[in-house]
Order: sequence, then structure tokens, then C-alpha cells
Amino acid sequence: MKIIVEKTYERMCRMAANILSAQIILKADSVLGLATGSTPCGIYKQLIDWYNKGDVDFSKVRTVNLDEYVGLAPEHDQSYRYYMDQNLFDHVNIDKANTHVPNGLAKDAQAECLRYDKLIQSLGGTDVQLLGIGLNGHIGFNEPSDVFDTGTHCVDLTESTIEANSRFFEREEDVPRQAITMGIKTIMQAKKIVLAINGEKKREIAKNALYGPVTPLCPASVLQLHPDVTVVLDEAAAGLLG
Ligand SMILES: N[C@@H]1[C@@H](O)[C@H](O)[C@@H](COP(=O)(O)O)O[C@@H]1O
Repeated sequence: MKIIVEKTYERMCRMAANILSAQIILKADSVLGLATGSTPCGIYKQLIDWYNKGDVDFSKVRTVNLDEYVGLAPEHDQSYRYYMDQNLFDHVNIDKANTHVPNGLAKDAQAECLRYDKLIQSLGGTDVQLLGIGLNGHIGFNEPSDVFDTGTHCVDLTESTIEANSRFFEREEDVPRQAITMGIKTIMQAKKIVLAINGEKKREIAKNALYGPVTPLCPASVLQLHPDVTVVLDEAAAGLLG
């Protein structure tokens, strides 16, 4: 595990964006695994900036997103498809047909999960997977549990995640209770992983995930076992790493 600490959130984002853009430069049709949440916003902003300066070309890039809420249409302003369009895809020269997010409206969620895993395989697997981390150690929407979940699957969100994500919704009742997420196996199959962690609130979980025991009670801890992980943190999140 490579751990890089940057002074500010902006510097952290620049570092993560550097890894993603280097990947695209080295392999124009890279498959990027992308994440949502507040953490990656600045990373996408940086990529858009470099695109506008002509430094990075998305025309052949393919993307697979980690997760999507069950029951939200792509045009719902809190769906992860909407987030990706707003925060990245609408601002760069990516072909939208090459961007993939699980379908939160699928009638048969099970079939959708299988379709999504097959899709990732058919693209040749993920070259770089960008991850954020939830306050309880979740990655994607893999919540703490007794076992590491395998492929893409449907999950019941925990109360703490619903509460954390309620900041994006008008009322807590509006937060979906379920999501479709890549599983730990899907995530671990990525050739390279970049985990971004910022803010004082994530201090404790950063320490547990990076230096604590590998356990499904802290899903991000499994990343300690991946051969090519880079963790980028701002100083606020790195405060307990020693
Ligand atoms: N499903 C997403 C995760 O992919 C994300 O990493 C996490 C942390 O979000 P934030 O970056 O806003 O703290 O929240 C959500 O639940």
C-alpha cells in the first residue's frame, strides 16, 4: 500500500487526478472505476480543468461506477448517474455510451447485478478503481458485515449511511434504503486502486482501514491485501496515521 499525504483537500485531489490522467495517457481506452460522494468532486474538477487545457483526452475512455441507489431514475438529482453527468461526463469529451452505472430502476435487481459484473468482465476488467470511504469503513456501498460480499449485489443501507447521505436529500425519509453496489470481489479485481480520504471526520476510520485488522466489519480494510493500492489523504484525515 502506498500512502501519500497532501497538505490540503485540493492537493489531495490533484494527486488522485494525476494517477487517473496518467492511466488515460498510457492507455487511451482505459476502464476507469469511478466513485461518487463529496470526496471525488475535486478530483473530477481537476480532470475537467486538464481536459479544458488539452492535457487529457476522454474520447476512448470507458467507465464503470461503483454503485447506484435502488429506485432512483437516472434523471433524479440524487442518483449517481446524475452526479456523474453533472460532475464529470457533461464537461469532457467522453462518449456517454461508454459510461456505465448500475440501473437503480431494474425490475429484477438480481439480474441487473449479474449483468453489471459480466459487463465489467466484457470490458476487460477495471484498470484503475477510484474509491472514497464511508464513515463506517464502507467502500461503494459494501457496509460492515460478517462476511466480505463477493460480486455486484443489492444491499440494505445501514442507518449511519442513510444518516450521512441524508445531507444530500431534502428529508431523511427520501434517502433510498437500498442500493446496487459492486462487491468486494469486483472491487478487488481492479488492476489498480486509488483510495481518497479527506477531512478530520475520517481520521479514525482512515487509521482503522489502513492499519487495523483486515475484517469485513471494516470493509475498506480488505484493500490492505490488494497488490496495487495508492491511498491519498489530506493532512486532516491523516492525523492519526503517525
Ligand atoms: N456510496 C458512496 C461511497 O462510494 C462513498 O465513498 C461514501 C463516502 O462519501 P463522501 O465522500 O461524501 O464522504 O459515500 C457513499 O455512500
